Amino acid sequence: MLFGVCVPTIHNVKVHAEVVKGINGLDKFVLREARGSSAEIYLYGAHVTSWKNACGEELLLLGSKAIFEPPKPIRGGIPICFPQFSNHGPLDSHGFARNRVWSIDSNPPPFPTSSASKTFVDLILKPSEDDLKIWPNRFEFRLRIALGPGGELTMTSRIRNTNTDGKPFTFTFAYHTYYSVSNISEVRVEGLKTLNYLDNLQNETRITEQRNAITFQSEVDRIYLSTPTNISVLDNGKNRTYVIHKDGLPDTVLWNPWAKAVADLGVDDYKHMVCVEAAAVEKPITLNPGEDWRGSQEISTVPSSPCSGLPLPRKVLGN
Ligand SMILES: O=P(O)(O)OC[C@H]1O[C@H](O)[C@H](O)[C@@H](O)[C@@H]1O
Repeated sequence: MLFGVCVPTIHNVKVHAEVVKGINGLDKFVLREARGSSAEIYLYGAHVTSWKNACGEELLLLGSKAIFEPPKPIRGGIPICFPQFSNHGPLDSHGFARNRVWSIDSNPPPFPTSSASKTFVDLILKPSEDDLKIWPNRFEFRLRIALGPGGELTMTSRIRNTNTDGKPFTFTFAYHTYYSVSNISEVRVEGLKTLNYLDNLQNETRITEQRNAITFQSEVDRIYLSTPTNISVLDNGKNRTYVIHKDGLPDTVLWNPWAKAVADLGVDDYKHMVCVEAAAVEKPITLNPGEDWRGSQEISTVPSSPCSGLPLPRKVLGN
């Protein structure tokens, strides 16, 4: 019986990447992979607001009250935290990359490794004169967002110090990914046992994790340090596992605000989200002029359970 079995269908072998108008007329990119997975990326913030599997199921949580009104950051999806994670510095929370309009990078330097994905977008952020007043460093931040044949979403950041005054700069960083989950009480995060973490709810007290898997019964806000390259987020309610593979990003932030009021989250949103953030926080990155840094995350799902079973109608895909 095929009911409930997700059988991705190749609707169209063409690669899809198009710019369309999103909410409030903001430009967004839509990436579509031939088997049906898709992603949406706003140029505002280089913000991934949607990532769907081949069955059209949304894998990210967007705040139910999210607003798309610059200069406010978009709540949910995948905000980019740069050049400052959270309040680890003098800037507003998470720095300014998430509330700047990025540009399409029409001539990115070649990637050292060959990517299987042909469905991607290259974006770039450079500081404005106003940005230089609050963070006096010139940089080029290149971001490639790619959708692979298995629906995996890869984000690769390449940041270069382009200061002409000979000065190094230092930054912290995170891919602040809001995963959509059936219910937070059904979620286990694996891969963090025996690691130290800084507990933001206890003034960044350093604690050693004892549990095999992290579960959630109340607010959690922690920075796990020197974490492995692979972290798993198991959602027993959906029989879905998110697999996070990261590179150049030693730390992993776990956040669920529980019932605490958070801007642009609905009162029940916390039940359906968990933030697991590939990050560089404890040891800030320092770049000398001309130096590059690279940090990436690839996120995918293990289809441990069938999804809808029916190929998506073309009108939903827009093909
Ligand atoms: O409200 P935001 O600035 O988007 O930050 C949302 C959250 O981001 C991270 O996960 C931090 O660890 C949290 O302390 C913070 O509350």
